[in-house]
Amino acid sequence: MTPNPIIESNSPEGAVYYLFGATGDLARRKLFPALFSLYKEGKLSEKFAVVGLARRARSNEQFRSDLYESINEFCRYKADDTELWTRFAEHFVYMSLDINNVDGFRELSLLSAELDEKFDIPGNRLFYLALAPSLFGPVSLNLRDGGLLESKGWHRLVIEKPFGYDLPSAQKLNEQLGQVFKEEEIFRIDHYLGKEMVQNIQVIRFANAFFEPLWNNNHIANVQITLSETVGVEERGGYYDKSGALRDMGQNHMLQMLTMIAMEPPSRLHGEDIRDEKVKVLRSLRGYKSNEEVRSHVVRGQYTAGKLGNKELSGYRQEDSVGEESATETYFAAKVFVDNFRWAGVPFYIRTGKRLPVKTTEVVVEFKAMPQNVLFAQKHELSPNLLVIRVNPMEGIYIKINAKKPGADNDVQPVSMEFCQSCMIGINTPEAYERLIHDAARGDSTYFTRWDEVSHAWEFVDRIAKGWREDSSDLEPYPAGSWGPAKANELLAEQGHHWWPVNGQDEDNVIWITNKEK
Ligand SMILES: NC(=O)C1=CN([C@@H]2O[C@H](COP(=O)(O)OP(=O)(O)OC[C@H]3O[C@@H](n4cnc5c(N)ncnc54)[C@H](OP(=O)(O)O)[C@@H]3O)[C@@H](O)[C@H]2O)C=CC1
Ligand SMILES: O=C1O[C@H](COP(=O)(O)O)[C@@H](O)[C@H](O)[C@H]1O
Repeated sequence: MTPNPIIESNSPEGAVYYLFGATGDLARRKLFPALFSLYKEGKLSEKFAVVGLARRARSNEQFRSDLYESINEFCRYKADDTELWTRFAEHFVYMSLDINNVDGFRELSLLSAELDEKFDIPGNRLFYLALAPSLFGPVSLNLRDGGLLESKGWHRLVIEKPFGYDLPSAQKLNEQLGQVFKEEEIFRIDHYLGKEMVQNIQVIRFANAFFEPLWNNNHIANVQITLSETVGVEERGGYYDKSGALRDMGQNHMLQMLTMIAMEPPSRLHGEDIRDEKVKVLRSLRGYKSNEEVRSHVVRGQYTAGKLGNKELSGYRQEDSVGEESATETYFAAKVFVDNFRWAGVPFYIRTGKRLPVKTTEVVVEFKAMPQNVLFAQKHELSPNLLVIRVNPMEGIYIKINAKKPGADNDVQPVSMEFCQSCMIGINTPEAYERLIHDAARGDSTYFTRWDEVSHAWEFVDRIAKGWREDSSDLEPYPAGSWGPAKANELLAEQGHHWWPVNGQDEDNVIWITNKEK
């Protein structure tokens, strides 16, 4: 084996990576490319092997050819260096395995011993479950019964979302996993936590003297978190129709982002301390007490036929594997309160949806107005200061401030000061999955969700789901390509707020109710 010349000193210890679901969509679009980027950047030692696992038959050569195609289609690096590619591909093998068949796991155990020997791996095992959630429990039991946990190194389980469907099912799953793995061995993926700009929230907050002193209800009027997507449900209608936007994006990515914005500074930047602080935020979320409260704080919608650019789009109920009468929400917006000293009275507005006009993830922090508009009171209403954190697809931050309009007589105009990370030449931001796989392999669980975070998030979401289950008459249709139900604007208008435009969009393209209109 030729060594990789640029192995980093913080590369993880050697391990066998077991990729369950190796013929699936996630492996192809995200996991193979992430492994290649890590290898190319010297973040994997040569002491590793990847076993691709799924039911269908594949030779090692076919598997490596799938790998090659996936990298060239989805990776931020291409496999154009033949020597590097050959070296990388040597580490990959495929085994056909039905996860319900424990004998297959025994065979896998024997294969693992051979791989340990071949790649000088000290018995470390990382099991990545890119599988349907119903298979998470059975896999972990068979890993134990098939002898996979008997090797002398560490054993870690990386588990994809969704972690349960509600709190009781998540508890059950957690108990199943707990029969085999300790909490510190379980790495629950929330890929938003692997995004560069989500991680940057902590740096922006805790490394800048001019944000943290203002980061509270004395100075912040509201916070808006938008995760908008242009895609519909694509081929995932079967899964999505049972899940909906609240469970698919709300319970995990949105609440996780909210915790990053709202958490107290941890005493040390240590994984457990950060997660402790995030849990405190989740515990402080004000639960909706009645169906009426759900209704007045949460808006849900479902896309109908519409147009995005020049493209005619069908409605959600016409998508593959979606019921004609489906009442599943493809959009939701909510007004959320964090009942603690720092955030008392500050609304966090969160929204997500499919078939919206742009793909973007953004956080807008709107600051309160000046106590008095001394200079310009007669002529202008001052625009509030904003801090905008752009997570995706543009990455960066900008601050909106008021400044004098050049040449004009005491005229004020809002201007922005911008740091655009994704515009900088030479920055090739790592994909979320690269960071997360690397962290799991190093045993760093900071950006994975701990059980108590997951369970508190379900508690909050289950209350909304209950309200919806008991009365579905508030499901609002919205045309594909629009910003969702107009009712979502009312959530903010009640307090004199409005959604700020995202992704640098023209204000004209955005449906909102401004203070003046109100
Ligand atoms: N795709 C995505 O963008 C995202 C996916 N996820 C999550 O990742 C997980 C995987 O999703 P995705 O890749 O899209 O799913 P796919 O349906 O594309 O892939 C499922 C994989 O599981 C394998 N599989 C199914 N049944 C068995 C079985 N009995 N034994 C062994 N292997 C089996 C399939 O292979 P075979 O048929 O050959 O057995 C296939 O490789 C899910 O939990 C999903 O929620 C999370 C975020 C995003
Ligand atoms: O987890 C999920 O996330 C994607 C959106 O992820 P992004 O990184 O592209 O913003 C979403 O499309 C999918 O429905 C959901 O399961």
